[in-house]
Amino acid sequence: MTTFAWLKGHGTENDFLILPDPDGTVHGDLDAAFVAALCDRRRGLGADGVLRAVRAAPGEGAEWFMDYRNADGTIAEMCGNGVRVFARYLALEGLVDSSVPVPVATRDGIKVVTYDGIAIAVDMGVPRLLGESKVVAEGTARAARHVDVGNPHAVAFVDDLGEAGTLLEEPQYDPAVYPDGVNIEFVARRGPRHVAMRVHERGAGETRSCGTGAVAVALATAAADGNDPAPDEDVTYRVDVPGGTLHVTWRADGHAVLAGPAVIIARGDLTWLG
Ligand SMILES: N[C@@H](CCC[C@H](N)C(=O)O)C(=O)O
Repeated sequence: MTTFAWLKGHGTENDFLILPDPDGTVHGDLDAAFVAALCDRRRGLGADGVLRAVRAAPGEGAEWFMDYRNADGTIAEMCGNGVRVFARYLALEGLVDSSVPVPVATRDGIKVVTYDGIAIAVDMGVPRLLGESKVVAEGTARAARHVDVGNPHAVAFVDDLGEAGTLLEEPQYDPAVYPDGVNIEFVARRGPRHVAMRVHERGAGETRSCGTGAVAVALATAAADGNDPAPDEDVTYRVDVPGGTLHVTWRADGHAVLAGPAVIIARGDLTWLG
């Protein structure tokens, strides 16, 4: 039986359990089965993923490392909402000076977050627009744009988000294009530089929001709007997700900045009996 500190937070209802582990002595190498049990919404606490907060190694360029795990226990390179919730945790605990931009180490390198009231923006670096492949949902195959946001995405345009179906099953994709699996977004246009999306996340199923997914969707839409490979000036897309609204700015220097609310809703000590 072990007792450890935990917090729960979300960014547009993409929800995470935060496990403080500054020196790596509390959780060490997180066991995938333990993460999956914690994240399970019936036999555990429930979350789309876990953010283990551990001090970064010297010379990494940041004081804190976000050790991100999907709900099924798998490791992913990056999580856009996760890093924003992680940043909220760091500020809440007084572990960083939130009046200035803060670098956070991730498996996809350093991401710099900026605080603005309830919103937190993160410079996601330079995502890559790649080729076209196909995804199949509800028996219908659709063209999907391959976007690399540090993690893999396939973005399919639909007229109506209902066309994605229940998303209880993972849509089919080409494993030759995505040998490590893929996050799949369905996107519908809502107006100029305004879209809505649903996502089936690798390792988590359908979630209420996905930050890297919003970036992928904004870039695929911008490309479809003729702003490929990079806009002449900054362009901002509003991306509605089931859990709220995110904004993605594709800067003229190729960087994508993801912004939206990020909150911590609970904290405590947990005695895990499972
Ligand atoms: N919800 C995240 C993405 C989490 C990782 C993803 N499921 C993967 O396996 O790549 C986000 O906000 O970006």
